[in-house]
Amino acid sequence: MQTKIENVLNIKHISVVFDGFKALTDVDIQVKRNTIHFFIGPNGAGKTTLLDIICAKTKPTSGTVHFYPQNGSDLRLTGMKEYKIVNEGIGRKFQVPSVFVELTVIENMMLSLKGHKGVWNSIFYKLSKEEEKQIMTVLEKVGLEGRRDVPAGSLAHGEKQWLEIAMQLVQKPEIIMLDEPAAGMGKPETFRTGELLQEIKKDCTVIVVEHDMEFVKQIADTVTVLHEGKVLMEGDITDVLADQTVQAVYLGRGGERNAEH
Ligand SMILES: Nc1ncnc2c1ncn2[C@@H]1O[C@H](COP(=O)(O)OP(=O)(O)OP(=O)(O)O)[C@@H](O)[C@H]1O
Repeated sequence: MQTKIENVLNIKHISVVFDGFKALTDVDIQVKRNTIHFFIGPNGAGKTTLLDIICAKTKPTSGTVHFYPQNGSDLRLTGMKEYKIVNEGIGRKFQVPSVFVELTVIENMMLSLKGHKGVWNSIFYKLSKEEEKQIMTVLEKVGLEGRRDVPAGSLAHGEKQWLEIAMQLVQKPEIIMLDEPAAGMGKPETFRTGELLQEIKKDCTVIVVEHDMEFVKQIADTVTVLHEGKVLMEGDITDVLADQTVQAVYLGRGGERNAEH
């Protein structure tokens, strides 16, 4: 029971084989509630495949993933439909931006809040005071409250990423998964994103796939290093940076962008 309270996600013996190619082999990872947990590793290590397994975009060849929401239940995600997993409180932001550029910031937020109703219903739908407050609270959190009526297409790259994070948050997830949120950002924006995720983890668990080691160093609680589909090591960032094998297969090969050796 203790395990369930501490852990929000239990990834057990996950293997994925694509046409004979082993993308993941016997992966065991436990993610603790209200932490920022990174999956790092060289290209092709299996990081994105692991996110795909959690949200059921990909079915594992073997193994299970269990989610322990705050209400105390034990949900087996493996075999569940993707939309059901989203409804249960697991959101994901993909690397490719998915905001509607012609719509304003607040319209994008409305769409996310009302998602299943479709674009036009959402746009013409009149927000209740409560819903508007909910959206504005999240926009304030990501620093976009002053940009609510500008088209999302006119936002700077970093602001677009923050809007996408906000679009996840407005659905009140218990876990959000982010695929390279700092990609293409300069140092100040990356740092600001780190501060934002630290704020977010107070209410939600954050899982991040990232190559930018400065960003990982800034905010990681736990780091899992994947290599050729297997967990190479797991620990805090200091242990990971000091590990000889991690140095040899990843950090020392320049697989990341900003690591200091
Ligand atoms: N649908 C698929 N069919 C066949 N092979 C796949 C499929 N999806 C991923 N792979 C392969 O599985 C391996 C792991 O890919 P994955 O995208 O998970 O790696 P990654 O660690 O996220 O890499 P990157 O840092 O480049 O994004 C790669 O060799 C990839 O080519």
